[in-house]
Amino acid sequence: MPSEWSERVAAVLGRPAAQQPPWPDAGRLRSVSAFLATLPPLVTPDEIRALRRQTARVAQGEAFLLQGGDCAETFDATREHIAGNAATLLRMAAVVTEGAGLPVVPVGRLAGQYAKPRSDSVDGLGLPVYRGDIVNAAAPDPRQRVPDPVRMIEAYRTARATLDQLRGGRFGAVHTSHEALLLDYERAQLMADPADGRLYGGSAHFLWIGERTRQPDGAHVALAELLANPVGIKLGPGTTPELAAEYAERLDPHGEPGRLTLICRMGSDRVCDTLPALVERVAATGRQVVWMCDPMHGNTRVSAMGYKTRHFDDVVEELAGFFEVHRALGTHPGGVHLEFTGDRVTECLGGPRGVTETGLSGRYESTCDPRLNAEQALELADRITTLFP
Ligand SMILES: O=C[C@H](O)[C@H](O)COP(=O)(O)O
Ligand SMILES: C=C(OP(=O)(O)O)C(=O)O
Ligand SMILES: [Mn+2]
Repeated sequence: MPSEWSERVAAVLGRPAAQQPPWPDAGRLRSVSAFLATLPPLVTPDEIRALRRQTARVAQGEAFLLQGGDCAETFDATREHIAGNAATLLRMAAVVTEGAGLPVVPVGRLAGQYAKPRSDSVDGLGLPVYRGDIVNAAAPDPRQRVPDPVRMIEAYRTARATLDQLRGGRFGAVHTSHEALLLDYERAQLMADPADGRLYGGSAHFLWIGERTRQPDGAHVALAELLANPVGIKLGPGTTPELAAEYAERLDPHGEPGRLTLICRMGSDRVCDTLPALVERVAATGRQVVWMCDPMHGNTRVSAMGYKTRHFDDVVEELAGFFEVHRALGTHPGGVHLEFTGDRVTECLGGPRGVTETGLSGRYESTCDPRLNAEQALELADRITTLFP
């Protein structure tokens, strides 16, 4: 990377960064990071620019962005699991295209969604919390919960294998995305493109900043400012209109339609109260952002048996509120961000077969948040089509 970029990257990564693992061995981290930086980026600037052209169309109201997949991808994901998730995404996209009469841009939470931000640093057993396979193991064993930077190399290889599978199959157009959480991993894959002189995140086509790492003076927002990828930022119910406008101005400084996606995850009971002021304030900046609804993360609760879950009806209700707000304001409901899998899991309540509280234990496999199963996801795609004006 040209030294001008290296200096700017070093400066932003010197800022405070939330949710980074307490790596126990600095020497091991240095050698892993040096090795990772020798590996070729996973995606190319041409692919990223192709997606940017599509997100521009979404921001202009001509297309719909459908983003989703596992909450946490794992290193032991099978070929069938990856194919099932990609196929579910594309089937949902087909349903929405057909029903809403709008082209759909599918983007997978795939080939990199290995790092998780957590509410607490210890889990219910008193162990260091699981932070995603890229950091430590989910198994409840104190030794396996120690963060190990070598896992970043395994993450890279797993992402590479996942991409090879997607590119080799009939999923050629599935663009990839993940939360740009683990800065040591993201930094190693940055690439400057001599063709346009811009800096790209090479770990995925689309990167987003999570609700827990969007501190305005923090490293995550500052890194995203440097990138030419389409970027997203999650906005929870505590977001003020002024802060949303600040994100729009900083992350889309040149007013490029579709450069920024605002991924709102308010909760079904708050979306109608909180979203309108954000949409109006961001519109007043003159920016053409993609407004996206994540109806999952504001609707998480714990079942009587202790399972983290979400009810299908709450997901539908938040989506309905999101569409209603945009209808009332005359703005484009640009997309939906979901956690789902093609597997027949029982992690979310309700849906076509009415998963019950007692049914959750049947096949609860997520290592982090509850996902819609394929049936629930396709039913949701159908419901989405009814929400378009
Ligand atoms: O997807 C992410 C989860 O919502 C996030 O990791 C927080 O989960 P936790 O409250 O179980 O830590
Ligand atoms: C952690 C996530 O979301 P949020 O940052 O919105 O909580 C996620 O998308 O898995
Ligand atoms: Mn999640």
